[in-house]
Amino acid sequence: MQQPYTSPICELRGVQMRFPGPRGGVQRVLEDIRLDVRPDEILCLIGPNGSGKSTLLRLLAGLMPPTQGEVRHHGEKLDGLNPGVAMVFQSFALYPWMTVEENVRVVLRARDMPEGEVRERAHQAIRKVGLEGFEEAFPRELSRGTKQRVGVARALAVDPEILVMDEPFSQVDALTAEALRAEIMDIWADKERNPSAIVMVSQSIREALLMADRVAILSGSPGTLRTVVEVPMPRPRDSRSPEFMKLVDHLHDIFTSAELPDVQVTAPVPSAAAQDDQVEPLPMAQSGDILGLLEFLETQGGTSDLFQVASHTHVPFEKVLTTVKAAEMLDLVDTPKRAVLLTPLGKRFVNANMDDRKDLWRAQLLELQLFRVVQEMIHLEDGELSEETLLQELATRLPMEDPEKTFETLVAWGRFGELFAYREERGVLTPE
Ligand SMILES: Nc1ncnc2c1ncn2[C@@H]1O[C@H](COP(=O)(O)OP(=O)(O)OP(=O)(O)O)[C@@H](O)[C@H]1O
Repeated sequence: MQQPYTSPICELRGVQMRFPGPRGGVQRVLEDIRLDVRPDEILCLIGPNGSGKSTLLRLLAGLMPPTQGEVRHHGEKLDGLNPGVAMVFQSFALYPWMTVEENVRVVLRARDMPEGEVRERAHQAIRKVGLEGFEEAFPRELSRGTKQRVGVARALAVDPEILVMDEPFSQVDALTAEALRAEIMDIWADKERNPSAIVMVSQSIREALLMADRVAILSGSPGTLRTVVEVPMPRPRDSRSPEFMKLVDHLHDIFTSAELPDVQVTAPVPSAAAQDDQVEPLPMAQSGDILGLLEFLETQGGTSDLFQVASHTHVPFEKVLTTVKAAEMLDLVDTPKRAVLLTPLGKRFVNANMDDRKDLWRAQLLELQLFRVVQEMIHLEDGELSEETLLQELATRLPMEDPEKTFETLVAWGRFGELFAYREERGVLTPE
């Protein structure tokens, strides 16, 4: 339920984050983020891979300062760790050589608490997350769900105003995730006690809508805050209710219109010479996943929508998005609104035998400037283009991308289309 607005616990103002990029460049990760964390709210961040969600959490926790802009805690600019925040990590981040209880106590001792208080608080936190009886166990003896309970207990033990969680349920099975989600919401719902707010990254729109009062949607790379959607439904929420489904649709529309804008697919290009030199980044999708997507669409009469693809194929939404982007780049699918449909070429492709598929694939690769550049480079290097030279070219032409990842995708797509071969033992690309 939306709360009457009071002054925020934390504010991010004009926050920008840049990291040293691969090969000497600069990687712009977050741009001009303005976001508040309000008392008594659950705020979920969603966005594509690499849009800077985890970075935003780390900035909020004060684990590093932003390159520009400010993070404020009760109006004061942060200088170092945020005293109001405790974090739960996706990978649990437990000390393997310590028992459950020691894992919780260690963070309290780091705050210079008297030993009696350390014991008391650790005990309370362990009880809160249902870990009584596990105090003496070591992380290796615990299931993933139980490990994450320790992660939560450790964060709660310091009595944070804001509990920050980075995809906390992504490593645990669905049923355990459901239970943990409910327990954390119960703990948060006790208005007499901290945490007052929860800020979490989620990969799932459903999860965000089950939990959040507000969902902040980040887009692209560098990550910018696309919009913040209020979720006015009372709790507990029923994910099958029409109201819930409508909001799921709404969020998907926002998310996909940012990631898959409805732009006209460019017409085939007459010749390489007539093109400008711009190369497009490659979505990091495997050719096998693209084939899988096309085959799935064919079974659905040539059309489906993004969530159906994700839920029928049990592939995470973000991965589906990347695969669809790649297939769209190759003109094999089109994405009007949230739908994904096979183009006439996509239909021909999926119904062709393997040799014809490879021919069509190769022809589509050659519509992309990046592959024409690589082919030209192989030619200029007398049929042997070294990996090193190509990586340098990729770093120059695509300074925002990881050249090694682009190289891997490029080689995999090129191999599948038999456009060129990669001789791993010598680290060179040669004509097929
Ligand atoms: N300490 C760092 N040094 C250099 N680059 C970094 C650092 N931390 C993050 N990055 C880069 O910043 C970009 C955004 O990373 P981040 O983990 O914040 O994104 P994300 O949206 O959480 O992604 P995912 O959903 O894949 O976890 C990535 O390209 C990552 O490689």
